[in-house]
Amino acid sequence: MAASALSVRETPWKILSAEELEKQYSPSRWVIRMKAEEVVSTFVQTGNEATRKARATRRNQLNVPYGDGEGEKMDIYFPDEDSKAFPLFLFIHGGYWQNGSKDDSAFMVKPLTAQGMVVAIVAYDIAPKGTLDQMVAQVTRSVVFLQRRYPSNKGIYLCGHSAGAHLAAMVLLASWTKHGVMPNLQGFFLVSGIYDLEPIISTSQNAPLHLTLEDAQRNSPQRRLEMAPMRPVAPACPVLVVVAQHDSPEFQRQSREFCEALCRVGWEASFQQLRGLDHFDIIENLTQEDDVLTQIILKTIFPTL
Ligand SMILES: N[C@@H](CC(=O)c1ccccc1NC=O)C(=O)O
Repeated sequence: MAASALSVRETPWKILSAEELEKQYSPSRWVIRMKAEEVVSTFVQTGNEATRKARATRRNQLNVPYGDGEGEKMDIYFPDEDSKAFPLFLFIHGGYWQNGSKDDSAFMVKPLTAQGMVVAIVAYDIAPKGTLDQMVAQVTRSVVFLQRRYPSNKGIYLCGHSAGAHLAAMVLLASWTKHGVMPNLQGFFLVSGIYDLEPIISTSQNAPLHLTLEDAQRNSPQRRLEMAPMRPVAPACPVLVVVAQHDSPEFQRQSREFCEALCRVGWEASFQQLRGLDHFDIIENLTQEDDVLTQIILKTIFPTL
């Protein structure tokens, strides 16, 4: 096969016009239930309201430092029962590494704490304050922190949305020996994520990020898996790679290909496209116990439910 044909097959985004690439990497432009301009503000409002309710109704510890940096804080929400052996759910918010906050991201606290889970929502230094390398290091340290703080946990489940799914995928590939602790990671929920950062270098999303080709490649879990296939430490925990029907074709491709790459190196990964949902309500609906993704999460963590 000619080299050019091969590279197009492996990097189909390279044949897109600048305008089309920009659209493919603008999630709000693929939403059909409301105007693109309203989508993000509705999303933030829903998250803000869920967070306000969670703080008012669940026992919690807010702004718990997991590192020395000003931005290295997490909120922890507890179930009613007093126990030391609970499953932990850590959520990493999205916002293209430049927007979003833990204070608008406690969507899933109510339905998950109702089943006895402890839910932590982590903050990290978004751009322009933080670089991508720093964000990866921060969320990785937040997992180490949780393991040390709750050594008898019944599993740490990591969930990330969009840019947060990218950060969760980087945690999945982390090498733990230098951290001196092996976190009890039992599952990953990667929701509408980006795993190859190269296509966004030339989009407007890169303005505050200043990603060079090297930065993008070093921080691309897809590329890392292809270049240096990293086998999971046995036994491998499940990885759910989930995308919304109304995510863009490029987002769908990225999820599918990341899931395939994970499977190739031995992870227990599965791909699901959730019908009728978009990049935003796939997370907004986690406030509801009967939501399809809430149920997928609960049945993964509590198989007997
Ligand atoms: N300006 C972006 C916003 C966006 O992508 C976004 C917003 C909130 C939470 C996650 C997002 N996407 C990836 O992190 C858009 O076009 O939708």
